[in-house]
Amino acid sequence: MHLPRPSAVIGHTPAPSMVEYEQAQSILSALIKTLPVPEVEYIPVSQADGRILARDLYALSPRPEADISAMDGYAFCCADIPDTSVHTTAIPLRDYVVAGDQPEPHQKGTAATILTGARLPAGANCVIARERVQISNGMLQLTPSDIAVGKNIRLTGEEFSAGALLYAARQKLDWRHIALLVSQNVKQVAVYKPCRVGVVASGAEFAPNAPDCRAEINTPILQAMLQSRGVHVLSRVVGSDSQQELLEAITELAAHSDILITTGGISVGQTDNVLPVMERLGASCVFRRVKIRPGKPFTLMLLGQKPVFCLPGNPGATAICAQFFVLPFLRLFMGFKPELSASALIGGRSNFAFTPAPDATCFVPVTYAQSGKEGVFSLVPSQGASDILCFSRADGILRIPAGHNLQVGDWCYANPFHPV
Ligand SMILES: Nc1nc2c(c(=O)[nH]1)N[C@H]1C(S)=C(S)[C@@H](COP(=O)(O)OP(=O)(O)OC[C@H]3O[C@@H](n4cnc5c(N)ncnc54)[C@H](O)[C@@H]3O)O[C@H]1N2
Ligand code: MOO
Repeated sequence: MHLPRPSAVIGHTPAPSMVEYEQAQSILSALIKTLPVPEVEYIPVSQADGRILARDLYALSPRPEADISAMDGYAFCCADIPDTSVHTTAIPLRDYVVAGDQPEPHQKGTAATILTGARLPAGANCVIARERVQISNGMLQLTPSDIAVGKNIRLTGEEFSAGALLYAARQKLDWRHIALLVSQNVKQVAVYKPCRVGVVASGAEFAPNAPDCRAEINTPILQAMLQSRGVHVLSRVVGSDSQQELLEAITELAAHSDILITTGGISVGQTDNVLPVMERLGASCVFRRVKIRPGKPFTLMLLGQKPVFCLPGNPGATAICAQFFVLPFLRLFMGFKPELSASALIGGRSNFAFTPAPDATCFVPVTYAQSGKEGVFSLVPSQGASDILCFSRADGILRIPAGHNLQVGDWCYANPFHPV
């Protein structure tokens, strides 16, 4: 059996209160289209790594900018050599050209010493490498095999011409694109403003003076995941079970965020305050819980137009929901090409069997190793949604759709923690 290659979007259907994994993804994809386009800002090219280009970029000048020597050697004009059938022709060396010079035009019947990267004297059309020829008494000794129009010359615009499309808007910029921008003497580049995400964790166990004080793990998890992707994160930890304090924290962050994430307090306990607080704020529920394990209580709300991802408090559930829902959503919201997310999946054969719950898509941490020509996934043991050790032992997460019994040897795809 082969697990289907994950596809992010299925047809949109009205949101029931509890949705399947695929429905949740479909609803999120549709939601992105209703959100305002991110604002654009101009930043120095030196700071553009990791940012998303907001405009198509066209070449301002050709590359190379002129005919350039590809070798340290001697430049001459083939037509100056009287008869290529004779054994050797000697022509005098006259000029000396280095990169950065604006050379005099070629003078008929002479050669110029030229260095790699130097502009060719106008009229010269051949460069012979220094080690292939002899110089005697200031004369360059050329044999017929040395003479060929265009030899060792990088022609103007042979890489690209002025006006060529270098790359299109929504390209994520890295050193490759920065090289091109700099080659064009571009100093400022139009990129989308980073997305601002507000993260609120809550629970009386996070008060420093709580009788049974616990470490608050989820905002650091989310901060690390989001900040490494160029998102601006603003976070608050409400160390109480007070609805009023939670309401104030959410209200404050909502004023400075494009997207909100709450973590904890979204299940059905007496102190699970997120839903009542969001309702008091006038938010509407897009879906209430998803048929996934872990992460079932994950609820999506809208505060005005602002998406609010209400993630379950168990750290494992928060991490999975962030990886499979929040990050893909943010990637698209920030302007990334959708294909890139899909291509980051790794394929391999499972060396374990797994029977998911009949009605829930399951997420299991796995290691990935090469065996012969194929990758092999092995299960990383985990006790449940509050586990965190399993993530540091795993290379990625396998998504097993509800009803797919995974057998040893099945081909499947995982979301890697580190893109391969
Ligand atoms: N009667 C039911 N109980 C539970 C259900 C259910 O359907 N019926 N669902 C379970 C599932 S599934 C999950 S997941 C949890 C999620 O509950 P909450 O989102 O309300 O989370 P809390 O109750 O606030 O906390 C649960 C657990 O996680 C710890 N936690 C919470 N936030 C953080 C944080 N920021 N850093 C570290 N740890 C955190 C918290 O201390 C609790 O131990 O509900 C099940 N219950
Ligand atoms: O999200 Mo829960 O049990 O799946 O922790």
